[in-house]
Amino acid sequence: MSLLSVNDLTRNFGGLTAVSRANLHVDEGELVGLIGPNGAGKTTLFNVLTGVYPPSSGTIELNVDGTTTSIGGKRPNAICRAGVGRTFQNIRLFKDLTVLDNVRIAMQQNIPYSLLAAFTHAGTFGGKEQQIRDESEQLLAVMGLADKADELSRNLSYGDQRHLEIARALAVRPKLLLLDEPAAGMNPNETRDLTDLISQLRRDFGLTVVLIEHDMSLVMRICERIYVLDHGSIISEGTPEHVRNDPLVIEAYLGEEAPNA
Ligand SMILES: Nc1ncnc2c1ncn2[C@@H]1O[C@H](COP(=O)(O)OP(=O)(O)OP(=O)(O)O)[C@@H](O)[C@H]1O
Repeated sequence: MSLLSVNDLTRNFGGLTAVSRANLHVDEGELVGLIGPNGAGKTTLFNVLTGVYPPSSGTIELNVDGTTTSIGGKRPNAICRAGVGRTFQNIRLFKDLTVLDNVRIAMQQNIPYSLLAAFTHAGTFGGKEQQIRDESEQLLAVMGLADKADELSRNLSYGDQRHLEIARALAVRPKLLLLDEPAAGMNPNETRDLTDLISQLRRDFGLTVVLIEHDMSLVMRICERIYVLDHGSIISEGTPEHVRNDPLVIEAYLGEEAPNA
C-alpha cells in the first residue's frame, strides 16, 4: 500500500477549480516531483495535503507503519503529527528568533499536549527540553547551520533561510516531506548542493519526499517519478524521461521553460 494515496481530490475556490479530480500515489521511500506551469494548482495541492484548506471532495490517506489515517480535512497540526512535514514557497520563519529557537519551536509543536503535561507533572520536562535542544542542534549540523545557531534568522542569507525551513520541517520527524520550491532564488551552485542534500536527507532520515520545483535540472536529476499538473488536472505521470517527452506536457509548457533541462 502507498504511503500517500490521494484519490479524486478536488479543491474549488468559488467558481475556480484549482485542483481537479487528482489521483496521486507515493510509495514509501520515493522521491517524487510535482511540476506544472504557473497557476497549475501545485501549491494548492500541498495546501490541501497539509490542512491549510479542506478538500472540496476526494480523499487523502496516509499509511505509516501499517496504520492508515484519513487526513483529508484535518487540521494542520493533526496532519503534522500523522507524519507530514512541509516547507513553504514563501519562506516562513520567526525572523526575530534565533536559528536554534526556530527549530526548537517546530520540534515542541509536535509533542502532543497530553505528553507535554505528563512531562511537566512528572518533573522531567527539563530533561525533555534538553533533548529537544540537542536534537535541534543535530538538525542544524545536518543542514550546515551549526555555527549560525545563535544568529537571528532574519540575518541569514537567503539560501541559509531555505535550509532552516527544511530543518524546521524535519523537526516534526515526518515520514512524508513536502518541499515547495526549495531551490527558489538559489544560484546554480546552491541548487546543485541542495539537490545532493535532499537525496542525502531522504537516505539518512528514511523519508518519502514530494517536491514542487520550477528548476527542471533539479527535478530531472533527483526525482524517480514526476506528476505534471496543468489547469488543476494531472496530465502526465512517470519517469523524468517519459514526462519530458510527453506531447501533452510539451504543449502545456509552450511559452514557458520546457521540462527538458
Ligand atoms: N486562496 C485562494 N483563493 C482563490 N484562488 C486561489 C487561492 N489559492 C490559489 N488560488 C488559485 O488557484 C490556482 C492555482 O494556484 P496555485 O498557487 O496552486 O498554483 P501553482 O501551480 O502553485 O502556481 P505557481 O507555480 O505559480 O506557484 C490559481 O488560479 C490561483 O489563483
